[in-house]
Amino acid sequence: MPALSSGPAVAFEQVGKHYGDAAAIDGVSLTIAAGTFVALVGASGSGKSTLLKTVNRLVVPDRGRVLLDARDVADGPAPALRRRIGYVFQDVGLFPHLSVAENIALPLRLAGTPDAAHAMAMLDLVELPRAVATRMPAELSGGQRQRVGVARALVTRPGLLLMDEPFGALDPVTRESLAGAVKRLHDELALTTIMVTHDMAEALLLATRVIVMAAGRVVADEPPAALLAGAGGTAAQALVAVPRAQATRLAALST
Ligand SMILES: Nc1ncnc2c1ncn2[C@@H]1O[C@H](COP(=O)(O)OP(=O)(O)OP(=O)(O)O)[C@@H](O)[C@H]1O
Repeated sequence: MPALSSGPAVAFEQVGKHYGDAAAIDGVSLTIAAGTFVALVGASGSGKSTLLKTVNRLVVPDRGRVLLDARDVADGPAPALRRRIGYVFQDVGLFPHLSVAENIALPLRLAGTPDAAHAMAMLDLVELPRAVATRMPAELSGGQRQRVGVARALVTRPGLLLMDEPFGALDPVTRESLAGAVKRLHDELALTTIMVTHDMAEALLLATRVIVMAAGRVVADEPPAALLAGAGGTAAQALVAVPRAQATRLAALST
């Protein structure tokens, strides 16, 4: 399928967010070029999800701003912004009383531009058989539900895809297959993609740029090859050490 969209550049300018006295995000500045696949990694509570949600305005920063192609996300109505942004999260949030086809078509209906044929074509894009269109979400496996979530996120042809632990609840084989599908979609649709993950191996394998957060700040920002070569400092290397140690142990088992 030809590229439907071309993702925007994303810029965070001194973005901060406090909850009470605690800084969830503490002055983050980043520029992400159009078409980049970024992984956001870091310990639990380091601010990854909060930072991601400032992009689609699920979180409003108390200082700084977020720009898509130099336009402040705070300008204009949130629904219009969100139509330009696909959002996939761990518990994908399909409506249980709507069929697969109705779930995928919903964002188009809400936008006042229903297009059932396009919604059906999204099933092909995420490699689901069209026969699942009439099923209810409860009649799908977790991996299939997550694919429907990706289809729904992309049905309005957004240029930007935000993913928050999208494969977190899946078994490793399904996880690997869905991650491959998302990477392919990122390339084919020329998306800009920002993915929050706990899994450094996944970040290294999928992303072209890995951003490491700690205590609300960016502490490393490197391509995977540089991280594997030892760049990024202590926090980043502690995360890289985990898959590396696993690979070493597995290699030792086969000798
Ligand atoms: N709505 C909220 N109200 C109060 N505190 C919050 C809220 N959302 C996040 N926080 C706090 O902000 C900090 C950052 O949270 P965030 O969810 O962004 O971290 P994370 O890195 O995504 O964590 P995890 O990997 O566990 O999902 C944490 O200390 C969290 O408790």
